[in-house]
This record gives sequence, C-alpha cells and structure tokens, in this order.
Amino acid sequence: MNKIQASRATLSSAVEPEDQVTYAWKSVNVTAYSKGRFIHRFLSRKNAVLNTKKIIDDVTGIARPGEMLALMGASGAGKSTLLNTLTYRVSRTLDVSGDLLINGLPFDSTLMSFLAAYVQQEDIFLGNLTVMEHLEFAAKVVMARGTKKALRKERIHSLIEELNLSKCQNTRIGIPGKKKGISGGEMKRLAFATGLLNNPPLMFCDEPTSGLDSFMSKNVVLLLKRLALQGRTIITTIHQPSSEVYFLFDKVMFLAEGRVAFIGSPADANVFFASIGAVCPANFNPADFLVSRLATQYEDLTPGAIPQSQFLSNVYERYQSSRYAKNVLDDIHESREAMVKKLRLSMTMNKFKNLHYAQPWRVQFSALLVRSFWDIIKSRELVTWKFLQTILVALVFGALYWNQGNDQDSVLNINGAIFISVMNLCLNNVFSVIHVFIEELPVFLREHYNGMYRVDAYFLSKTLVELPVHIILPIVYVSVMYYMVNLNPSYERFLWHALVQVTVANIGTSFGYFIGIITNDLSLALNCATPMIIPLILFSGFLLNIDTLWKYLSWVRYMSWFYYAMEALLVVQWDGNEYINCTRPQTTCPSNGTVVLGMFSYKTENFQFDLYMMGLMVILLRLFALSALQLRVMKKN
Ligand SMILES: Nc1ncnc2c1ncn2[C@@H]1O[C@H](COP(=O)(O)OP(=O)(O)OP(=O)(O)O)[C@@H](O)[C@H]1O
Repeated sequence: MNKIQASRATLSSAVEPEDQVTYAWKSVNVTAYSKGRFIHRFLSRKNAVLNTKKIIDDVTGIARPGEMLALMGASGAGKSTLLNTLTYRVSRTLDVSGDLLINGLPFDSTLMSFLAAYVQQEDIFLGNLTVMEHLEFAAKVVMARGTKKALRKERIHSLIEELNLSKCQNTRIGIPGKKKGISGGEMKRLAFATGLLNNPPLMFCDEPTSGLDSFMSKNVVLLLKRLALQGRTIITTIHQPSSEVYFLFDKVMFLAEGRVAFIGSPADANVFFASIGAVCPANFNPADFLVSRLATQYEDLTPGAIPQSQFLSNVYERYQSSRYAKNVLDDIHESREAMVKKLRLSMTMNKFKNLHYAQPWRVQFSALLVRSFWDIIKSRELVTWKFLQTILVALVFGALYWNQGNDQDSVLNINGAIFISVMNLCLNNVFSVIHVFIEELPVFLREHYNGMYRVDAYFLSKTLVELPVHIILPIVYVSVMYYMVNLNPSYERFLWHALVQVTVANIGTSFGYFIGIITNDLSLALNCATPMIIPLILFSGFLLNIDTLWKYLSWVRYMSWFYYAMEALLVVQWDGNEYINCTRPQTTCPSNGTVVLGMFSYKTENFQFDLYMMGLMVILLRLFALSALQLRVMKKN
C-alpha cells in the first residue's frame, strides 16, 4: 500500500492538503440530437437538416478544496445534466465537449471512482442487508488494496459514529414502500458513509435533501459543510433550500437554459442580480426568488417589464463581462499553477491511470459471493415459499396423474405429466428470475457506476450463489412427482429424468436473466417473454408434428430447449419398453415404447445430443445475458 492509499485509509475523515482537489470545467457543452447521436452523424454527412438541442451551453466553473458549491436553477435548467457531465455519467446518446480538469490537469474517467464519491438523489441498497453488513461489503471493494481487515473495521466504526448511524447499524436497510427498514435520513447518511469509505477528496451530490423535511435537510447540508471543512471539494445540486441553508453554501452556480447565469457566493448573487434589476424583496427566500426569476416561464407583471427571454439574455451577457466570470477564469489558471505543488496527487493520478477498480477481480468476486449468499439467506421467506410451492405443485400434479400403469390409457397421462412438469419448472424459473433480477438491477447499476466492481464479477457471483437453489428445487419437485405418477421405475432412469429437469430449470433461469437485462422493465419483460417462449413450446414436437410443417420452418426445433427436453425425457421413459398393454382393442394402440417415441418423431439415438444441446443452451443464454449486461452498462441510461 503506498503512502497516499494508506493516508486515505486512516481513521480521520480529513483530507490531507497533498490530496486535495480543485475541480474545474471549462467551456462545457452538451448536445442532444433529435434522432440520436449516431443517426445524426450519418445523416449530417448526407447534408440532411436535423434538429439539435443544446442542454449545456458553454458552461465554465470551478470548485476548490474546502468549498461547497450548489448548482441551482429552475426545473430543466440543466443541473442534473451538468452534474452527470462532471462525473462522466452523461448518457452516451448525448454529445459532450469541453475540458474537465483536476488541479488544472485533464484526467481519465476511471480516476473518478478513486477521487470522488457520488451520492445520488435516490438511495438504492440491497434491502435485506443491515447497515453494518452493507458497509462491510462496500469497504471490502472500495478501500485501497492491501488495507488490513482491522483498519477497514475501524474506518466503518468511525464513519458510523461520525454520521450518527450507531442506533441503526444492525437494522435491516429495507426498501422504501416495500420492506420496512431505516428512515429516509438514515438512508441518506448511509449513502454518505458508503461514499466516504475511501476518504475521497471530491464529492458530488444530486439533490441530497430531496424527500427530507426542513430539519433533516439542514442537517444533511451541515454534514456536507463539515465534510467540506475537512478539505473536501463538494459539488451538489439543490432544490428549494431554505434561506438558512442557502447561506451555508460557499458558492452557488445558477443555471438557466443550460447557460451560466452566475457563479459566486450567495451574498454576491444577491448583489449581482439586484444590479440587473432582479431585487429580492425583503423577507423573501433569495434562493426561491432567484430560481423562479431565472425560470424560462417566469412572467414579470410589473408595467414596462422586458420579456423574460430578453432578461435572460441580459443576465448571460452581464455575467460574462462581470468580475465573477473573470474570477472563475483566474481561479482555473491559478489551480494549474498550483498543480506543480500537488505532486502527490498527480502521482496518484498516474498510478490510477490504468486501474479501473480499487480491488482486483478475485476480491470483488469473493465479496459479492458472500453478500449474495447473505442476501439469499435473509430472503429465507422467499426461498421457503418457493420450496413449499414446489412441493405443493408436485403434489397436485402427482395426485392428478396418480399411479399410472403400463397400458394404452396411461401413455397419454404419462406424456402429459412429463410435458406439464417441463413447462412448470422452466416457466416458473423464467418469471421468478425476471422478477427478482429486475428488482436488483438498479443496485447493481448504481454500485458498478460507482466503480465498486466489474460486471462479470457480479454476474458470476450471483449465478453461482443461486445455482444450488436452481438445482435443489427441481430435484425436490421430481422426487415427489416421479414416484407419485409412477414413471419408469428404474433408479437410473429417475436420475436421468432429474438431470434433464434440472437442466430445463436452469435454461429457464438463464433465459429469465437475459430477458430481464434486455428489457430492464418488469411488465415489458413479462410481455416479451411469453411471445418468445410460445413458438419454442410449439416446436417441442409434442403439440405439433414438426415433420408435417413447411420444411423451411422445421429448423426452429433446434432452437427449442423444450424439443430437446421432451425428446430426452420421453426416451428416458419409453426406450426399452417392449410391451404396452392395449386394453381397448378397437382403438389405435401404441404397443411399445418405440411406437410412442415414433408418434412424436423422437429418436433414442438423439438422447446424448439433446443433453449436450441443453447444457450448451444454459451456458450460451448466460453468456448472452452477461453480454447484454455489459452493453447495458455501456449505454449508461
Ligand atoms: N438524453 C436527453 N435527450 C434530450 N434532452 C435531454 C436529455 N437529458 C436531458 N434533456 C433535456 O435537457 C434539459 C435539462 O435537463 P436536466 O434534467 O439536466 O434539468 P434539471 O435542471 O436537472 O431539471 P430538474 O430539476 O427538473 O431535474 C431538459 O429540457 C431535458 O428535457
């Protein structure tokens, strides 16, 4: 562990002068294209006339160590877009230009996760974990490589103390509106604690007071102020602060229509806007007054007042020629000069250049494995319910198809029991995985974007932890149903039957992950899954004689895991059966197992191929799901 990392891991939350950060942004522009960035580029080469919208227009600003800067403006002014740009999280559909500088130097986006914490508006955590368990996990993946366990624990305890989380440290975090847990204020403080684990010198917050009452809001801003006084640079968006809270900020940056209207101290803001004729009335909250005065829809009803568009143009012009704009440029220049002294930080920047995560893959993977394991253990009501549901469904099907014999009437019932079991095990997994995974996806996206772990470490750990459940439940189902229905009595055949059903269940799981990831929306996922699955069921060969189909369509069977599963299971059941008792002589009777298999064009010699194809499908669908997740995180939003 080098000197810098060691200092970050010390107990005190203060940021040492050598690690402090001046963050500047110069001539930043963000543009949205009406038809998307790539289509726009393509069409503009063909000289097509296309609409573009500047969301951020030539914005320059700076925040220095020990300062707390608030980005303010009316709704739609561009605060969130600017914050996302400053944190390298702007959507890839938008075009960004301009300079982002740390101590006067351009830097790589990967450095953000080492130097900055980003506390977002919505607090998203795994609701089953306690505050302490969450912090233990986060500390393992975000604290510097080589940090000893004891030091991690001490850091967690000091943050718990500092952020007043002691009372709820062993309380389940919960999910607002779904699972009871800690309060909104505690959740916000937990988000701060998570961000502060590696003692970053830079902190971004998006509307940290939203949803909190005025007392809690003030507490949160006071906390930010304390963190700034420890040498941090804090940049936050803020919505409707009280006047008391407004004057706690060292600097405010007002935006309107994506342009800078002002940057400076709250007191200077009043002076500046008063000089343009926007005088804050006495006993009025200046923050409320200025935000509404800068809104594009503002209507000035005083006689002779200029239109709002003209007022805003005046503001931009006056600001650009003001000493406040000049101060910003001077500060940016000065931060570059001071950079030479910040040798330690520039060394850090070089050190992290090719490093994307605080911890290596194996540490991320093992921490995620432990967390996913605890998450499953703590969702024991869900697991217990699934276990009971599996037994119940097996009992119901077992009772309906009870004790079949070896006669012509039993053939239909046995095949029906096998078909319905395949449907049940596969579809149950598809839909339950979609449900659970889509709920967890925002947690993953938040943590991944915060630079905590890689996509593959998350996906592999999740898959591995859930695997036992997806193996045990189908075995439980088959164990109950198989002997109730009285399927092929050979023990070996039972094992083959169980293996096929476990594989089918796991194909369902893989498919569920894939659909969940590509849709990222529960109702869309459910609506997509059904029409995708139905053709595959039809091409199982059980409900439709594939050989009678138009030959150009019959290949679809090779994409249907239901086809492989039904063929394999019927072979396990009927292969080698040389005599079926024909009880009704006047009717068509399958006299042996080969005839039964022939009815569906299933072939005994395909058995091995069916197993290989199903195994391949489990793996391929997981790989598709992993690739979809990789693409999903690249797209950002
Ligand atoms: N990806 C996008 N494509 C097109 N327009 C966008 C995109 N993202 C944001 N905008 C537009 O940019 C403008 C600024 O949006 P932004 O969310 O940054 O404003 P804001 O000041 O944070 O507003 P609020 O306080 O309501 O969250 C809005 O008009 C919004 O519709």
